[in-house]
Amino acid sequence: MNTDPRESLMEASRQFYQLGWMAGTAGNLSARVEDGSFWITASGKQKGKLVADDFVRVSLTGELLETPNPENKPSAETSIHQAIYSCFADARACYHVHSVEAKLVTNFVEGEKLPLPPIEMLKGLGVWEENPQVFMPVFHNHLQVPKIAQEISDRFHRETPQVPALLIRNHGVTVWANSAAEAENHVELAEYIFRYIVAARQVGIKF
Ligand SMILES: CSC[C@@H](O)[C@@H](O)C(=O)COP(=O)(O)O
Ligand SMILES: [Zn+2]
Repeated sequence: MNTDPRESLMEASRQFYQLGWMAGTAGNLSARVEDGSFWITASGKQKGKLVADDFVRVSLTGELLETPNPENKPSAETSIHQAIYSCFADARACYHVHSVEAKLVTNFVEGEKLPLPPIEMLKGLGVWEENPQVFMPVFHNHLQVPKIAQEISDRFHRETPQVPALLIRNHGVTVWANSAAEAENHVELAEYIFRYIVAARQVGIKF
């Protein structure tokens, strides 16, 4: 495991910013280190130009352990990263981005899950079935972020999600993986699937 994952996080953030998925200060990225704590983007930093000082290291219980800049505050959505790492012991990185398509697709369903198209790209999210019936969990975008985190934790303890990704309504996607490289891959795959869903709806394809 990488001892200091900030270089990978900065690189991913630049890439996501360029793709329009982390416009302005939107989104947050984290990755764990050996002791179980994690580096996460500090709140309110411009995601197109992160530097190593724009992070903080927090414990799994949310305690601030290290900050290169005393003015840094942990991401406002740190509790969601804590929930993911607590639910999935193997998760080493957790990435959250705000694309237009991730917000749009949450308006296509009223319930707690979004049906995904049975496309080849699902294999990249760990689904190896023919004509799979797969759903991505959708959560309400409570103003109080810890409430979203609690609902994520409660639901995932009851039911393991089929894919390592979740949507927050009209907000964005959060993915997790056992490495920073794989988390980057998961974001790209999830976003591809959202673009497919929007395009399929435009041409009247149902799945
Ligand atoms: C553009 S504001 C978006 C924030 O409210 C939040 O959803 C977000 O993703 C970034 O918050 P941050 O505290 O910088 O990690
Ligand atoms: Zn967000």
